[in-house]
Amino acid sequence: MDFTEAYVENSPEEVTVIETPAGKPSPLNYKEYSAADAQEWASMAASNAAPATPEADPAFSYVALAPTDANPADQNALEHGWGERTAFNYDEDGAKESHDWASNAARYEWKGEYDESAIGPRNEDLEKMLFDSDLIPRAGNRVSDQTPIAAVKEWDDAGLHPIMRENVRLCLYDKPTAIQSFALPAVSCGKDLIGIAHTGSGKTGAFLIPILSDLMGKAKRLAAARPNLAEEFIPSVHGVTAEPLVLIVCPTRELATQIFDETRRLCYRSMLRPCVAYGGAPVRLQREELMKGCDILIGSPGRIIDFMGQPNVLSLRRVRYTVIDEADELLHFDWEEDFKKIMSGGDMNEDEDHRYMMFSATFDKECRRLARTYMMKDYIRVRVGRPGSSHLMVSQRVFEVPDSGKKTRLYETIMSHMPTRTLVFVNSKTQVDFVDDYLYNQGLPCTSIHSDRTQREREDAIRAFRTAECPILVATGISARGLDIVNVMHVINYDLPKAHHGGITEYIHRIGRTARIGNEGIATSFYNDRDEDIAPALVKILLETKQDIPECLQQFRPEEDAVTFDDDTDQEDDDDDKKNGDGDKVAFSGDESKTADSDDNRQSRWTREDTKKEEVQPEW
Ligand SMILES: Nc1ncnc2c1ncn2[C@@H]1O[C@H](COP(=O)(O)OP(=O)(O)OP(=O)(O)O)[C@@H](O)[C@H]1O
Repeated sequence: MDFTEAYVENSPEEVTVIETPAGKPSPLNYKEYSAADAQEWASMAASNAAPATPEADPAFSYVALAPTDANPADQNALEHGWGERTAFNYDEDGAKESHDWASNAARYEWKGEYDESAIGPRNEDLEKMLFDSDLIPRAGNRVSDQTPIAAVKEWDDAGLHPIMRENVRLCLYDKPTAIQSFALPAVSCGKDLIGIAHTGSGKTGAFLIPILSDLMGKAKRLAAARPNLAEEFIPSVHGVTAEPLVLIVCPTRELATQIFDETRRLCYRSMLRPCVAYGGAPVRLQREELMKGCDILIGSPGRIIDFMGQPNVLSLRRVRYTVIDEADELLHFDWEEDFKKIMSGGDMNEDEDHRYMMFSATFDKECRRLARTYMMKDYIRVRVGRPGSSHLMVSQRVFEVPDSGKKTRLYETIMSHMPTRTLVFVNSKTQVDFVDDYLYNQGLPCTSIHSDRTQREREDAIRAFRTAECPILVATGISARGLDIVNVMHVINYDLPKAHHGGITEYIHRIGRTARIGNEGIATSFYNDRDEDIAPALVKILLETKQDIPECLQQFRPEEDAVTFDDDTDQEDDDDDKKNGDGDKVAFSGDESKTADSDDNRQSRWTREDTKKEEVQPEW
């Protein structure tokens, strides 16, 4: 098919012509549409207007030169600017030999002959691969409005190791975000930490940057001996037991590989060697990477536990930092056993020099209570905004749609927006397949992901969505947490999460896939009376963020719109501390940070002695 030019009409006076190479619109084109029109979409969404159709609203009209041999559905999709569909043959494609597993991605390899006191030499090819891609999310222009911060305001004031300072620059991170500005000094003062901040606010950097920076000067002294990878590596001859200094645990495979990617960037030109361990991908390849030496291990619980149980593969005796990302999810009883095994199992370092950190955007009271049982008594809690609040940059709109009308409404909703990365959430795996098939048959370039897919299919789906080969991804809640993909402008809750299955917490994480790091985005939800269980909580979130309440939700409005949240205060936690006679605080302040303090409930970690530590004042 030949598809050479597309035209976007922004207004009757202004017509932007976007050149597209023969084939489908490139990711760059998608980016151009979204950046220019996000604001208009947002204000349209804020008014809770019914989705505009191209005919009804000239601001959204979009014309593309469509191929003549397309079937009517394809023709329609192409005319609206969506690229061609890509068929995935699960049998054939799944049987292909070669596959770029995320765990084998290139990372900076320190060579024995490098001067240990210096920064490793540049590797321009790797640098290009790690830092120079349109597919890396970049901060939107609203980021500074959203993050008025105290604490460490500039990277130059953060006391970063020169390699880390340079890597932060290469990542194009101009300034620390709010959570980073507080986490940096918190980590340096050597305490355990709970960090709570909105989705897409840079929590990964908030733990990676200070931890890796701290280790960069000490890698030689702290890290285990490892083979010189400048020479031939034969696993059975040169392989070593992996003895990471940092262990990062997260609930999903996709999140593990994503954190691994950010770690590869931030470890560039340093001695620190990251590895990732996650289920579904070949054990042998991951084990061989570990045998080359591993300073930072990122993984999902199952595979980490597997490796812990294998002889001479993984030892946790050197671990200095354990980070639990999406901690409230991993503290949930579904994960309890795995979580305990990791936290207390094997030969885990239980000395005083081992810091524990937990991060999430949502942290209800029960989770906070549980989290404290793993923390030292003088841990620090940094909170940016209310735990579980949704991001103000997401324009949320809710439409009443009966189950029988959802399919058609989904198609109309997608077609009424300019082509951009769109994430559609449904509640079951069979529904994912059904909605994916339906959209595909409507000529739309979509793909899908759920937990019954093989890991290869899951990685392919995420890759196709990330590169915008398939800019529409249909998913279950498995993709609700952590996924950080450039320019996801629209999240559609085809099904709202059920109160007993993720509930409003999952809603917050789902809509947080858009409007990340100072960008804007839209969340559209289909509601009907089967969703009444989540309605009161949903209304509170809409009121809190000053969104319109549609007719179907009016009955759930609290009296005088008074919005209170069970877990929006740390007062009770502080009261517990007082009862226990504790309460040393390290207070942080910042416009968005209502409280951030250190407290404890006098409980020790699983197998650690709880020893009184000296209060260390942060240096800033
Ligand atoms: N200081 C910074 N300046 C600009 N961009 C940043 C900065 N720190 C992180 N980012 C980018 O912001 C994006 C979101 O970060 P991250 O995924 O860590 O968010 P998060 O708070 O963990 O979100 P979630 O709660 O959804 O997991 C990433 O693409 C990351 O590269």
